Amino acid sequence: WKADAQLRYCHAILREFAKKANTEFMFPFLEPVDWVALNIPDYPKIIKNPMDISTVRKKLEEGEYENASQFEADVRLVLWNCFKFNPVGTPVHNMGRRMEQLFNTKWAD
Ligand SMILES: Cc1ccc(Nc2c(-c3ccc(O)cc3)nc3c(C)cccn23)cc1
Repeated sequence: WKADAQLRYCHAILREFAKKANTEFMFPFLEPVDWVALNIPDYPKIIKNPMDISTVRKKLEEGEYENASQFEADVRLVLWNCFKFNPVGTPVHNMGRRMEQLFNTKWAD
């Protein structure tokens, strides 16, 4: 039951990420980074484990997470990839910081 309650909580966090009010800083993370469309060809050389919120949602819905920690690890991977590729001070880096604050606030509840 414990794991089940945790996983229901994960859905609540994904709903928060998907809220219209949060799109202004969530949009770079909602879908896989399309490094061709974004014209960042070195992305796959720098980021070895791409992750995004749509992939996290699919894994959650397909029961790939046995517990909330595995879910949390993938959300943090989205953030780490963002901070690794987008230097401090860039717009997308700052959006990642806002996503991180939102996640930490909700996750700590
Ligand atoms: C030339 C250049 C420089 C930076 C970016 N970053 C970036 C990223 C991104 C997200 C997560 C991530 O781990 C890495 C990159 N997503 C975007 C989007 C959606 C629009 C514009 C810029 N974006 C794009 C092009």
